[in-house]
Amino acid sequence: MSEAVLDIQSLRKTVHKGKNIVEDVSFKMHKGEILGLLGPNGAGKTTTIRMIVGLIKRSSGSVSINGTDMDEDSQTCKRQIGAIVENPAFYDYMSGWKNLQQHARMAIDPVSDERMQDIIKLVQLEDAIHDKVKKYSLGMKQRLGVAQALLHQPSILILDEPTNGLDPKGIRELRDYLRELADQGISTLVSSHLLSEMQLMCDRVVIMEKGRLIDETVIGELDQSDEQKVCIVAFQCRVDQIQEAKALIEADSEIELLHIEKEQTLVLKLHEATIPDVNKKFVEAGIDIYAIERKKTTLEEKFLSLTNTRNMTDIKEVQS
Ligand SMILES: Nc1ncnc2c1ncn2[C@@H]1O[C@H](COP(=O)(O)OP(=O)(O)OP(=O)(O)O)[C@@H](O)[C@H]1O
Repeated sequence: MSEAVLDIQSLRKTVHKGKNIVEDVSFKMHKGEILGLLGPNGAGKTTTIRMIVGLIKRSSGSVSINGTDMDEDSQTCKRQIGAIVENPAFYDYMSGWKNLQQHARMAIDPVSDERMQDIIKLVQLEDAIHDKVKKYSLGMKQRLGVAQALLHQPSILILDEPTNGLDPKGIRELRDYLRELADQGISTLVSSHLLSEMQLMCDRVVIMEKGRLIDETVIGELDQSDEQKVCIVAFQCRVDQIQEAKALIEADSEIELLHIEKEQTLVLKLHEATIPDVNKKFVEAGIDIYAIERKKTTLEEKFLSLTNTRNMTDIKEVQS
């Protein structure tokens, strides 16, 4: 694995009365990687990002960018970051091009027109770049914001909840240009509470809950099976037998009932090797099993299995 472009160690934010809203958060991001920071509302994603970009002070912990510690040389570090944390501000009465020019004038290093054209092309704003920003859709404004964040050629892009308010087309376009940036070696840290989006957009996801990191998942490895690995399996039985089936599973400490789907399917977390035994158990108890399906391990299921059923409400809330 290449050297980390972003290295976060033991980040903590303490607010009034000593409450930690972010605690012991450590993770790394590598060159050309799209890293997702995933968690339900209030998990501490924005606070973490605000500390990384220096919008708020860290209570403790360190942030290094390309091997440089933020506390030792914050100027150098910040020049390598392009970020959209709050909604970017634009002059609505000016064109996208003029807004970018205005922003470029404030950059430490000069930004050539050629560089601006390249970025505009990348975020697919060529056709509208000379229109007034007040005519832009939310997705177009967001793309202009990303273009603005990329003007000074950062190696890291940080986007807080970039899919908020975007329609499916906008989300797909965002995915496309983040991938193109990744191909050019730019790493992106993107936060979201949308599990399915993170699965499609990111190479790896770190999951936060209640201010802490609870897991790290490489997306490409989600579907890999492993005898020793816990997996999620759906057992479909008759609707009138679901309560008996549920009681049987609840009496077994080795199996965890995650939830019941469509009133007749038990979604269970168990070791793959025990699937035949569980099936036998049902048969011996006179419960007819109509289908057994090894479920694709989606990020949502992984999240569920990590945080147990107490998070069901959170997940339903964040998905609605
Ligand atoms: N200055 C503050 N003082 C006290 N509590 C705070 C402060 N800032 C944030 N919080 C609380 O810390 C928790 C984490 O907030 P944060 O905005 O970082 O979460 P988040 O994961 O980004 O959630 P969301 O998706 O809702 O923005 C929340 O419960 C929030 O209310």
